[in-house]
Amino acid sequence: MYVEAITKTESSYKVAIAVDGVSFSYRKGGTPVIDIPHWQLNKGEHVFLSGPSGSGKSTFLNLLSGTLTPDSGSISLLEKPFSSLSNKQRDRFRANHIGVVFQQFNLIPYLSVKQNIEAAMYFAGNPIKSKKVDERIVMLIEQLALSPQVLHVKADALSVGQQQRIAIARALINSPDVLIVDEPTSALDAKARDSFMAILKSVAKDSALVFVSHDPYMMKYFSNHLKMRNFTPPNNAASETESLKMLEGGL
Ligand SMILES: Nc1ncnc2c1ncn2[C@@H]1O[C@H](COP(=O)(O)OP(=O)(O)OP(=O)(O)O)[C@@H](O)[C@H]1O
Repeated sequence: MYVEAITKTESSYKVAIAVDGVSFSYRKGGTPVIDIPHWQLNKGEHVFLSGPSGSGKSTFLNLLSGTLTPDSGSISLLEKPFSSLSNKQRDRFRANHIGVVFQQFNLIPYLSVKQNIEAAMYFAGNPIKSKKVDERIVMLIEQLALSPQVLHVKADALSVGQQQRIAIARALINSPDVLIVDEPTSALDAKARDSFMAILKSVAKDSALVFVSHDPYMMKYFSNHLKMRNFTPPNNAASETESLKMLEGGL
């Protein structure tokens, strides 16, 4: 593992994410935005999630991270159903086991890079003030091809590429079992996208990774593709979400 695991207790699970019979709509009784009979992602697997605008990608990510609750069905992470956890337990579980890199990175602008990373540790209930922790943060920063000097820079003084890497560092600092990365490469040129992906795939190699993008160029990095479609009621009772298991190297 790239950094020492901190508070891990769920080491024996095989299925990182399981979605069963999940339906969700924003309006009670409205057309579901999400309707998925079954989908799962195993430990360490990486999936490319795509679909047209409005097809429900962000909604799906919010369901996976437990910030939205399905109208029906169940979502389990590390073989633990969200419904078995209280709100407080779910928040702690999310902080410890799920890392999220948001489209806009969501760094706290007036804090330094180090403080941004420490905040993620704090919310997961992990100790932050120790030499060991400092060493771990430096190691992660170096793995992301950044100089440790960047740790003392305020987040709002970073370039877009730096913000992106810091957002990844923050998402990875608690050694998450599940990493969700939402549209991270839209601001980058092709060369920068390649170098970003090489780094991401390497640092996230032990996590289940859900990578959301509109960019077909990024598909080549994934052998597993989940494609969301717009819901078309009323006759199509079949799943509107199609999981395409692509052959390794076949893209
Ligand atoms: N808070 C909300 N309240 C009501 N409807 C919403 C809300 N958020 C999203 N929607 C609707 O749900 C559908 C799916 O939206 P979602 O943002 O999940 O799609 P998306 O695939 O992520 O789109 P994009 O690629 O444009 O970001 C859309 O029709 C959207 O208008």
